[in-house]
Amino acid sequence: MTETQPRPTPRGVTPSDVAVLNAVVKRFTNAKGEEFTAVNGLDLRIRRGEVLAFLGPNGAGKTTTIDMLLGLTRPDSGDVTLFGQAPRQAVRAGQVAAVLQSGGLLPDLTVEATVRMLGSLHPGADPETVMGRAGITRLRDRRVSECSGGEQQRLRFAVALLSNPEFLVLDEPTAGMDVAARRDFWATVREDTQHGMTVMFATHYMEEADQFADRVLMIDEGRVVADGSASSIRARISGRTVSALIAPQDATAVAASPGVRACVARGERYYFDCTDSDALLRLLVTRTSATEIEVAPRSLEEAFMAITNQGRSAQEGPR
Ligand SMILES: Nc1ncnc2c1ncn2[C@@H]1O[C@H](COP(=O)(O)OP(=O)(O)OP(=O)(O)O)[C@@H](O)[C@H]1O
Repeated sequence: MTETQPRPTPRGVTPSDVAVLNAVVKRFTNAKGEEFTAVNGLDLRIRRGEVLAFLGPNGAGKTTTIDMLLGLTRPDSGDVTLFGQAPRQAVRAGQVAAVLQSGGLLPDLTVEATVRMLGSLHPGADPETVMGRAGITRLRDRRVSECSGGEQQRLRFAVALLSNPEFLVLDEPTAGMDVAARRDFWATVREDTQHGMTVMFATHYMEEADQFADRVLMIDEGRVVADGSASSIRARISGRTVSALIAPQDATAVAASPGVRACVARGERYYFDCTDSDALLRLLVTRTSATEIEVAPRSLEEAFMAITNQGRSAQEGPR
């Protein structure tokens, strides 16, 4: 080992690792008393400075994984370390903070009182600055119960910034925010990541993952199904999508032609997933009355649908 290489701790965690999950399993019992596995042998290593998007269909195990990462629940087997120690220790030390989907706020306090009260728990916290960074200064006198869902998310974000954490974990942070609030939110996070903060965020908004993450982790049924940059995951599904305004009977004929793998209708527009977009374009132009034809590379959302179980239903077309 050279001097420049980080020295591994006895558990194989290096100083560049923010979080390490080894073969983590979490089981729950459903209402009928049957046991099922929500997180199924998950391995994950998050390195300093990464912005990791955490994607998966409903019930895939994202929140359960985040809860284990934050020490809110313990795995049935496997282990989790944050900054080389137990998650709760890292949370107590203020090294990690989270914006979770619900809870954590007292409805009768004002926004400012919430930030000041929780700020008093962290030496060096600067309530004014975090309110500014989270865009809630103008809401300072509003009671939490009177804030909208998106405003409450911004307040949770402000609270998470109070400890000046090295690692920020966000569970669907922009749920309920309007377009402008989401844009402002990500601008703030981007600024923080430029100063070296590590961020992991779970989201159902694929464009957020595409735009803001340098790594995308997809899980399904508690297992990792894809891990890499958004572009590398998009590249896993070849071909292009050709779409057009076209009569339903023409769409059915086109969907049955060679090289068309799937066809989905959204309103009047039909989307054809195909291996040869040139051949399909010729067919649409010469044999149908299709208009407003568009050719697009595959999106992260399409990759997500194809890679996760949701692909099965999404690929059903008019055939
Ligand atoms: N405390 C619990 N008791 C029983 N089942 C649970 C519990 N918490 C989660 N589950 C179940 O575990 C599975 C994974 O849930 P989890 O909340 O981690 O999924 P998720 O990926 O965050 O989903 P979503 O995108 O809908 O928020 C789901 O089937 C959920 O119903």
